[in-house]
Amino acid sequence: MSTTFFIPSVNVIGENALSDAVPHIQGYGFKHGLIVTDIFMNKSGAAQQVSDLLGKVGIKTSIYDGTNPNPTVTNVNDGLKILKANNCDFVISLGGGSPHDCAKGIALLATNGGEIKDYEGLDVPKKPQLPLVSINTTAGTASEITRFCIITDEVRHIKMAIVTSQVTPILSVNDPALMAGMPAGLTAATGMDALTHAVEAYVSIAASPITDACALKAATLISENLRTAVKDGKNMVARENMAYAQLLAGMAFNNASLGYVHAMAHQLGGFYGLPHGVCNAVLLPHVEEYNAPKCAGRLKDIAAAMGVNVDNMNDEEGAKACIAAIRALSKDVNIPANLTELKVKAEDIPTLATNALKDACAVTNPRVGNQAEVEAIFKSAM
Ligand SMILES: NC(=O)c1ccc[n+]([C@@H]2O[C@H](COP(=O)([O-])OP(=O)(O)OC[C@H]3O[C@@H](n4cnc5c(N)ncnc54)[C@H](O)[C@@H]3O)[C@@H](O)[C@H]2O)c1
Ligand SMILES: CCCCCCO
Ligand SMILES: [Fe+2]
Ligand SMILES: [Zn+2]
Repeated sequence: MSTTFFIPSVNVIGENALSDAVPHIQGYGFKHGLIVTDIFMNKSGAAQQVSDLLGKVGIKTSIYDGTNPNPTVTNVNDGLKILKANNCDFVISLGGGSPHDCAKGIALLATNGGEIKDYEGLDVPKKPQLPLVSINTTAGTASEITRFCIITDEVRHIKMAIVTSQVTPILSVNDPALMAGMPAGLTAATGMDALTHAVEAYVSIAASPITDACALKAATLISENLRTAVKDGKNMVARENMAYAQLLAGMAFNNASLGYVHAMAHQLGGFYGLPHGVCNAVLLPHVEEYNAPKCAGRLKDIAAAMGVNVDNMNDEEGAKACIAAIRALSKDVNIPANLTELKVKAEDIPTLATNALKDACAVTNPRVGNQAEVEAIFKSAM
């Protein structure tokens, strides 16, 4: 059976990436872009910086800065109104995963019409979205390169996964200068999200030699650079390596998908509005302990990529060493220790587990669980 490898055709990464991306954007010939961002990125002046750079090459811009963390159906509808009122011919997302996903929803409705919930699931939209340029500022969800769009239905309190190559941006920008201002907690949470992407993609039943290469390199770069990026946000070598790491992890999961960590984390995000990366980080060791009987050798490879000497270990020992390395990194970057600290309520676990088993990410988990087993994993993380 063949595999397909999805990524944007142009991806500008590293020092000066933002200014180096402008000629690419100019080359598309767009006239008026909608910048989709959030209030912090607008108030920090980043949105104006992008607007000025594009203005200098004759591209007009309008701004929608109402994106919530865990973007909602309302965010998408509000942004679409501004896009239509200004007759925009392309979209620019500026921020972390939330503005990227909100922008994908807006760009998708601009060409396909209807409501965003019409597109929940796999490969539903018939037409490509309005062209999207994604400028990334966290490291990271890698939403700036993926074919996934996660929108919270604030009425049903669930996160909808819209999975289609029609939402893949045409160009992604990862400039570490835009990430240097991330506070330590955000650096840690987004960095652990990226590690989760690498681990889940590597143990996924849909892994390929291409996604494996991306996942292992991502795990190495994260274990070598995340502690430094958290401790010293102005260390631009660490910031640049984390930008590459999260992108590599994104390339891996964009094509091998994910597993129970994300399926379960999405429920915590939809139910409690908890930050995505923190939910993943707390759940990751518990899910991999559950998965280990099915993928011990794969977890041993991750341990080696994270710098553990596994030469004299068998697969089970290697898997244990991998989980220990993940726990140590999580602790070193001050991720909360458990779900109780995140105020998750034990009485909600049955509903969370039922919905997690329905999440698109659950399909590629290496071990197939049932309601009781997923409830037990949630309980072990409390
Ligand atoms: N589509 C995908 O492939 C995909 C993958 C993983 C996660 N996600 C989604 O991404 C969202 C989480 O995104 P995120 O973790 O990047 O955070 P985010 O986009 O929700 O941002 C969190 C906070 O950090 C701030 N921020 C962003 N960049 C900053 C910077 N450089 N300096 C200072 N503050 C900054 C934002 O303003 C916001 O207040 C979730 O909704 C999750 O579901 C999507
Ligand atoms: C089905 C894959 C969804 C990926 C979103 C990661 O938060
Ligand atoms: Fe996710
Ligand atoms: Zn994620």
